Amino acid sequence: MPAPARPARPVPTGDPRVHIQDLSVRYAADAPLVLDGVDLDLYAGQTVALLGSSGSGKSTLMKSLTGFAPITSGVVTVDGADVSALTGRQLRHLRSQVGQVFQQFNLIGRLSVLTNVLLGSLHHAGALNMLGTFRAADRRRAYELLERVGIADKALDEARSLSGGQQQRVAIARALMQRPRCVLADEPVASLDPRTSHVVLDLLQSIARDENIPVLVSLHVVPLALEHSDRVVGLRGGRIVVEGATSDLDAEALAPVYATDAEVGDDR
Ligand SMILES: Nc1ncnc2c1ncn2[C@@H]1O[C@H](COP(=O)(O)OP(=O)(O)OP(=O)(O)O)[C@@H](O)[C@H]1O
Repeated sequence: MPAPARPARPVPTGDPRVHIQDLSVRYAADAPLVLDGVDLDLYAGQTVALLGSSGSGKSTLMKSLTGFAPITSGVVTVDGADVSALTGRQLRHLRSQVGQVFQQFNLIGRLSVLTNVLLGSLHHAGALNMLGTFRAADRRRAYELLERVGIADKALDEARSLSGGQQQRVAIARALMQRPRCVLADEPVASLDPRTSHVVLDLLQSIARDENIPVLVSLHVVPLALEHSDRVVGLRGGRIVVEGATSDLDAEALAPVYATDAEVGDDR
């Protein structure tokens, strides 16, 4: 039976939260371009799935939003701030505004789930009170976020005692603790089983809507991208080769993302 048609989400209007224009990145002067003329806008409330073979530049694109990739040319702005112009405190401020979720969750296993979430508040000045403990308001918010991601009952458990899917939900709560202006999720379900992958991606998409922030999520599984995003961007060899509303795309339309050089006649 065919999957029920998804209702088309309205095309966002207004300024994008993240604006990428003609972005090129190379890691060394004599190295090839890893990103080559990438244009991409991310809008509040939207989940954008980033697809591409290994080495196509997905992580580099995400790193360029937080100043961790060497921008060779082009413009990247996050919330109006020009990333390549930022240094020191301004760059740390930008990083505090971008929530990040990783494949390996990056929790501190021996600390409680609640403390791991509270660590997200350390991105902001004044997170600790004079006794060096977290402020009561932040503790309340951390509990609320654990409720939001469905694991408040695990708040006092050691993070390492949780399953992979539960740990990823803690990582998402930790990212939200930053009150981020956008969320980057770099292969967040690569270590999870298929059912848990759906749960985590559903959560990310609902967070984009409810918190009204853009979520950029890189994935290796096309059906997951088609089911859990509003837009899909396909990178191949550092260039965007497919882009569109998810409701307009299918696996066939995304085939160029995974074509070999010989198939597309690319002799770079
Ligand atoms: N710090 C770095 N220094 C030099 N080259 C790098 C660095 N980071 C990435 N690269 C190179 O840039 C290219 C793109 O890597 P990137 O990690 O962005 O790809 P990806 O699409 O995220 O891959 P994967 O799906 O395997 O994670 C690769 O050729 C990689 O070797």
